[in-house]
Amino acid sequence: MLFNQLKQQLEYELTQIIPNKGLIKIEVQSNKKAENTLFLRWLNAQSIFPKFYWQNRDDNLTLTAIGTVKSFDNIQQAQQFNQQNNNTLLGGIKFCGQTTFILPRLLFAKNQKKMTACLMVDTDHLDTEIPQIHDILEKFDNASTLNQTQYTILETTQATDFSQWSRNIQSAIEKIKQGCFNKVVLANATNFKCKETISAYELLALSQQKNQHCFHFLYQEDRYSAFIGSSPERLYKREQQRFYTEALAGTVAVTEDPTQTEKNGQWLLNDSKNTLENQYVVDDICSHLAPYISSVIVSDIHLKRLPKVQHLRRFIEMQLKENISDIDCLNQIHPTAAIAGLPRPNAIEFINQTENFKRQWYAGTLGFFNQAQAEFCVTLRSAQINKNTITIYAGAGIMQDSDPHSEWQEIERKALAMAELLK
Ligand SMILES: C=C(O[C@H]1C=CC=C(C(=O)O)[C@@H]1O)C(=O)O
Ligand SMILES: [Mg+2]
Repeated sequence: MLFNQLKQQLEYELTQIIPNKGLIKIEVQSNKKAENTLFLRWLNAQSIFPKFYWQNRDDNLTLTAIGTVKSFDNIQQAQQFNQQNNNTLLGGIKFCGQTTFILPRLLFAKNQKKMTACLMVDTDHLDTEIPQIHDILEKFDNASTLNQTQYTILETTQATDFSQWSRNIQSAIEKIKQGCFNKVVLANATNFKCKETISAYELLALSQQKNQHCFHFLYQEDRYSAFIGSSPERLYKREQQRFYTEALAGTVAVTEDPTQTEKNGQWLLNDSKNTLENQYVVDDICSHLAPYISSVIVSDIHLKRLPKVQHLRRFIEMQLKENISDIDCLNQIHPTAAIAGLPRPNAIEFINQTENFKRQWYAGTLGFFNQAQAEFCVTLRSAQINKNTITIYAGAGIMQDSDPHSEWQEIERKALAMAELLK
């Protein structure tokens, strides 16, 4: 079995360690094929925190990690460390800007060709390191089965009900008319209390099957809570100085009836409110990155179809100037007008004054970076799990001509990506 083979290789490498060489990376490889669910099953069986899972939308990279050797609560420090060591750092930024990056103790990186296991060891402190590494190796070939629990929902509560939502939309429209901003993204949080303890791993494995061509992510800091989601939106991907981002905004339903879905899509492509809602995201991204790039290409507008909704999307490809790093990219691009609004500061101020819940990791970003590459998704279609409760988040871009009913339907449909997994 895959994990057994890697374990043996790691155990051998550990016998070769020379003490007092600082932080070292032990890297072993396998070209055995592994399904993504195997990593979720593996992660579920581990007992070291934090646990991190991240799979990109093109499904050519899956990162699975446990433990931390170093953690950074600002991007500057993370970037500085990276310049000296060139390791892959995992993590991201909450909507509000709070940053967490980690150098994991153990990282599996699977791409189309191979799978790599990276174990970090501080050889200056082997007396404390070795017992911790043994704890990991002990459970290294464990992987649990993931069931499909039928959850019994005992109670459903929403942070914002429809009448409050309507008032919020009205006041957003007022502000737009007064010229405070052009667009603001407002969200809701729906909490389900279940009879059973909710398994983040089960739900995410199911979501991988149902919500295809999405980023799938899980971040678990302790035993009882986890943040999971399946997002269609890339914040950006960087390959050296080539930078790929996108404007994903503007939404209509995908229904059971393919003809209706097709009609909805055509309507969306031509609807002035939705195309402008999307254009504002392009404007926001391009203006924030303008000082950092030497060229930009914006693609035609097209549809990104998901099981419950379809969106308008424009790809944006840029060339970053020579010395521009992920600090600059993250600081400039997050939070885009697809999750905050335009202009950004005014929209954020309105969100903070208006929403009656904390977004936390919702509408943040999660991903990885190293010297050569980076990729981050926007943490939409996501949920925070705590024992037997799950809070599902969804938002919508509010424009001058927004209608509270259709924006409500839009967020309810977006929430289905996660909510349907409970059934
Ligand atoms: C804010 C969300 O979606 C964004 C991404 C795509 C379409 C959106 C929209 O049409 O409003 C939002 O900007 C969410 O899913 O919570
Ligand atoms: Mg919308």
